Amino acid sequence: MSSLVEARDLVIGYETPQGRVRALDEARLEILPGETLAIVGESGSGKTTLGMAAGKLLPAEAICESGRLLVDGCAVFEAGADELRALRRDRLGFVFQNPMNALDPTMRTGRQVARAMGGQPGRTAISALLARAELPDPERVMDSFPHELSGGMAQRVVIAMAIARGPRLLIADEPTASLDASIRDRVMATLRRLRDETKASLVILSHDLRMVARHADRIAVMYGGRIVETGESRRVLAQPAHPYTRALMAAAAGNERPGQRLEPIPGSPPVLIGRCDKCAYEPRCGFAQRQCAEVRPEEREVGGRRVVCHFAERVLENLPRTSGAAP
Ligand SMILES: Nc1ncnc2c1ncn2[C@@H]1O[C@H](COP(=O)(O)OP(=O)(O)OP(=O)(O)O)[C@@H](O)[C@H]1O
Repeated sequence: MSSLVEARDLVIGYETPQGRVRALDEARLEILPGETLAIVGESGSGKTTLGMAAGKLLPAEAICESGRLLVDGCAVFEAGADELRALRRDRLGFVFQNPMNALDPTMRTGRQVARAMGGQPGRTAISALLARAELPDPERVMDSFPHELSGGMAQRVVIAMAIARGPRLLIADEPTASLDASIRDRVMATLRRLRDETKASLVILSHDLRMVARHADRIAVMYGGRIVETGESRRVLAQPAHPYTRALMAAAAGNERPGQRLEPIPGSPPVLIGRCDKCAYEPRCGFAQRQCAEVRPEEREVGGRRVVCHFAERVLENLPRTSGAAP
């Protein structure tokens, strides 16, 4: 099946007074039509940069240094303004962490939804769209201002706006992080149902490994601006092949047994100023050997998934480091 999205060795940096921070370090990823893919990683791993790059919705200080990003046939960083506008309007839908930031507080929601739909939709069409996002009493919601809605209802309005034009790709950046825990699963279930209905691909950017495990077909684990492990969720989570995926799982709330404490990942993620010439995870890795500090690992196929680790076979077999360990 040909991919809907293809990132090929994508390098994106941000100009800062300290130098150019490398947010994506030759990131490679494919997203298939109709799949739900979760991109997970700690804060700073590059998830948002990759997600927003799909619509070239990056801040002015962002620079695409090299590589290519193809979204539904559009080369995002080479496209002209009209092509980009059409891509964002007709083929992409975004759902952000905080729905209140996505909605205009001064405008009734019905008018905002109408704008997202385009043309001049009548009340019946607006109400029907809100009902598809499982909003109870859509007529009342249409006439409300955003501050009159609960967080969960506001997020459903944002979801309705995101699917208004039948996008090919829905990108949801921590879509449930700002919501009450009791409704997170229901909002995720709505997103998935709409993905099924619209046949769009759904990309969930998240720190929450447990949440994505329940909802994603495939998982892509990011570290230091690279996708370090990608494969079927069930396979990756049952037996990770990258030490970072293992550490993320150990740190995921809910994986602990009664009486057992969660293990935070020791150390902190890198802030890269140039290309990383070694394994970016090496300083924090319990499997690291000398090679990891000297040679940049390339992506390869191990145990039915793609992984960026010199010692993925050992990780799969759970063999810790040997005498050749990095000092
Ligand atoms: N506008 C910016 N200016 C400078 N550096 C930035 C900017 N945005 C992101 N970065 C840096 O780029 C790297 C990747 O950030 P990004 O936000 O893509 O990661 P993330 O995984 O989405 O993190 P989070 O979960 O916190 O959003 C980080 O080192 C971050 O500090």
